[in-house]
Amino acid sequence: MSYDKELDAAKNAASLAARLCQKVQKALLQADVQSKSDKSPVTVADYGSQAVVSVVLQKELGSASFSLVAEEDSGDLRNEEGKATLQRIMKLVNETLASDGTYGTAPLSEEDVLAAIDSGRSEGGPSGQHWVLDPIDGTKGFLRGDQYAIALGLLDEGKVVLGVLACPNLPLSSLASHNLQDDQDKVGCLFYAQVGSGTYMQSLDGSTPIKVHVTDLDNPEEASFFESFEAAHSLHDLSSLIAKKLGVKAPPVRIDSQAKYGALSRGDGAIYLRFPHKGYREKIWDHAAGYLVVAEAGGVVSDAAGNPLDFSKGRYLDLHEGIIVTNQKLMPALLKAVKESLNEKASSL
Ligand SMILES: Nc1ncnc2c1ncn2[C@@H]1O[C@H](COP(=O)(O)O)[C@@H](OP(=O)(O)O)[C@H]1O
Ligand SMILES: [Mg+2]
Ligand SMILES: [Mg+2]
Ligand SMILES: [Mg+2]
Repeated sequence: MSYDKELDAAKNAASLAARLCQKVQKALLQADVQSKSDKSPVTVADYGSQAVVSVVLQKELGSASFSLVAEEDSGDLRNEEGKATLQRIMKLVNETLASDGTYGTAPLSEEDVLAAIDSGRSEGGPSGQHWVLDPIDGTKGFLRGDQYAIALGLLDEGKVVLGVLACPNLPLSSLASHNLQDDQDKVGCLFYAQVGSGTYMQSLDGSTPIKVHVTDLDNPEEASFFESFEAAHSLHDLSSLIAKKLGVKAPPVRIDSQAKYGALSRGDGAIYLRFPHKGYREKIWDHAAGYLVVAEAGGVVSDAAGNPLDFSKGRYLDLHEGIIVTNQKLMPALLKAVKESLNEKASSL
C-alpha cells in the first residue's frame, strides 16, 4: 500500500507548522530579558502548530475519517484567562495559513481554531488510521533557542507507516563535522520516511531530497551517542555507564527533541540512549515519527530489553526501562552493555 498522498500532506503540514514556530521563536529570542521569562510564546506556538497541522491534513485528505492523537488540547483556552492567548493563536494561525496561498482562503474563527486543536483527542489504538502529532517536541529547547521538532507520524493498524520530522534549527550538514554555535551553517531540515521506502532529508525551504542512512560503524570506540539535553528527561549517569562499558570514547551529544532521531538517521552519531526517571510513561507522539525515520534509514529502535516499540496501545508506550537506538551492527553489543549496566544499577540500590 502506498501512502504518497498522505506523505505529501504531512510534509506540507509539518513545514507550515515549522514556519509558525520559527516566527514565534525569533520574536521570543529578540525579546527583552523580562519577557523572556514569560512562557506564553511557547504555548502560543504549541497550540498554533497543532491547529495548523490539523487544518492542513483535513484540507488535503478530507475530515470524514480523520483521527489525530496529539499532545495538546484546548481546555485552558476555553476559560476567561485563555481568551487573550486564543486571540494570539488565531491571528498567528491565520497569518501562517495565508502565507502559503493554498490553505488560507477564509480566515478561521476562534471556534475553528479550538476545534482544530481538539481534533487531536483521539486515543489511537490497534485498528484503523491515526495521525500522531507532537506540535512542538523539545519545548525546553524551543525556549532556550536550541533544537526542537514538529513530529508527525501516521499509524495504520497499529504500525507506524509514515514519519515526518521538521527540525527548524538543525544544521543541514552533519553535527559531527561542525560546532553548533557556528552561524555560517544553514539550518532547517525536513526528514521523512514511508514504510518500505527509506528515509529522505531536504531543507525546510525545499531543496532536492537526499536519501539518508544510519552510520555503518561497527567499532563502538569510534561511536558517539545522543541523549536529552534535560537531565530530568533521561538518566545521564546511566547513559555514561552504558557508553563506558561499550567502549565509547566521545562525550555525549546532548540535544533536545526528536532532532536526535533525525541526526542519527543521517549518521551524525551512532547511538541514542533514553532512560526516563522511574514512573515516567513515554507518549507515542514523542517517538512515532522519529522511530520510522531511523528504522527506514536502516537503524534499530527498541526498549532496553530489545523489544520493538509498540505504538498500538493508545497514547502511551509500555516499555522496559528505556529506549535505545543504533545500527544493526552495534545493537547486540549495546544491548549487552545496557543489561549489564541496569543490573549493576539495581544491585547498587
Ligand atoms: N520527566 C520526564 N521524563 C522523560 N521525558 C519527559 C519528562 N518530562 C517531559 N518529558 C518528555 O520529553 C520530551 C522532550 O524530549 P527531549 O528531552 O528528548 O527533548 C517532552 O516533549 P515536549 O517538549 O513535546 O513536551 C516530554 O514529552
Ligand atoms: Mg514531545
Ligand atoms: Mg510537545
Ligand atoms: Mg509537553
